[in-house]
Amino acid sequence: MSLKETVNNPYSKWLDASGPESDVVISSRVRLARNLAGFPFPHLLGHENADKVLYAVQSAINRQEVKETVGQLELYRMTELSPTERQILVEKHLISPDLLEQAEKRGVVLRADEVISVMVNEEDHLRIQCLLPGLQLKECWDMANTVDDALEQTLDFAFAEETGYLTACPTNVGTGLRASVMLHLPALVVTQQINAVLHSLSKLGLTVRGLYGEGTQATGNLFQVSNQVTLGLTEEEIIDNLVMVARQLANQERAARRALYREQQHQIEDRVWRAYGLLKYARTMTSGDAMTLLSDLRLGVDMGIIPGIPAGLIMELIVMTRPAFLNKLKGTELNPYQRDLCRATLIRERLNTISSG
Ligand SMILES: Nc1ncnc2c1ncn2[C@@H]1O[C@H](COP(=O)(O)OP(=O)(O)OP(=O)(O)O)[C@@H](O)[C@H]1O
Repeated sequence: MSLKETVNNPYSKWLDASGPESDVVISSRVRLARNLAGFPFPHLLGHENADKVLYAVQSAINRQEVKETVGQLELYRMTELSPTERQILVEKHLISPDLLEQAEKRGVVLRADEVISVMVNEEDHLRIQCLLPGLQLKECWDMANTVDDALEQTLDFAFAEETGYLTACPTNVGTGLRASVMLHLPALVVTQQINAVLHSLSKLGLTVRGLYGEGTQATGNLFQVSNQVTLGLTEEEIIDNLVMVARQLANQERAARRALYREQQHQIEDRVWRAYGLLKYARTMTSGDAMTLLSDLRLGVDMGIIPGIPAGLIMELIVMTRPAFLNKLKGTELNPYQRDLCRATLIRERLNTISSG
């Protein structure tokens, strides 16, 4: 997939609703923060040095050895992309919203399947990211580690014997690793257990964020859980801890779904079928309503209440109904009302191509 395909296609490997525990665990991500020795951290980096970092990354990914171990990687400077294309990369979770600022100093490396991406000159010089569907943190770690090793053959990463990898923010020092899982927890929300569950995670050194990471709210009952501590634990320990917690959260969510079905079968059936009806027939739809209804529909599909709808399609609809995707689809900057019309039409058309119920 070229960049053109990436920004035109709402499909991303991590959204295909496959992988272990995918009825609750939407996706797994591992990112490694790395910096080049001899350069100031990005927030102190002038234009000339920012360019040097981009060139260094470009020549590292051009090496034959990197192509052989990691695959073909392409570097795009943010200035090569239109504002809509940049926003689409955020909507596909390939870059963070922060990378949109100071575009002239920044870039992104992508592998065609979108499983691997590297943000250049965001908070750190490199943020190597691997994103897979379902609970596949170990696989993400292995892949991110391979990319890290391949790049380290030519890039001199800042490293201190006592602390480990040096990072712009002290909270990332050591391994520079953040592992995260995106969880769909509608039954824990409906049964009002969610606050207690999330509160207990902070005691385990984990942090909970919204759909687009740091500083964003949870919508559509999607919660991103990641490690807070990067120092004093090995990478494997961080991954193992989070895998264990993710499995436990998935079991709690499933228990809440079973209890809901046992105790409020008609209410829950009514809720998910109503969501399906609105998604299939409504003429306008805000993004907030779309997230809520698509979350309910996904719950109905995962609980086996609504047959015949691929879970991957629901995830694709979540991405393709975001503002930048709609603008891209229509080839113009839509106002909020036009977007609501366009969103409803798109969802209706996609759901009416499949039959259910
Ligand atoms: N498990 C996941 N599945 C899909 N997308 C994810 C997942 N975890 C993180 N992301 C996405 O990655 C981007 C960055 O997230 P976040 O800000 O939490 O991480 P970070 O940049 O590594 O953290 P920090 O800057 O605090 O060290 C966001 O767009 C977020 O939605």
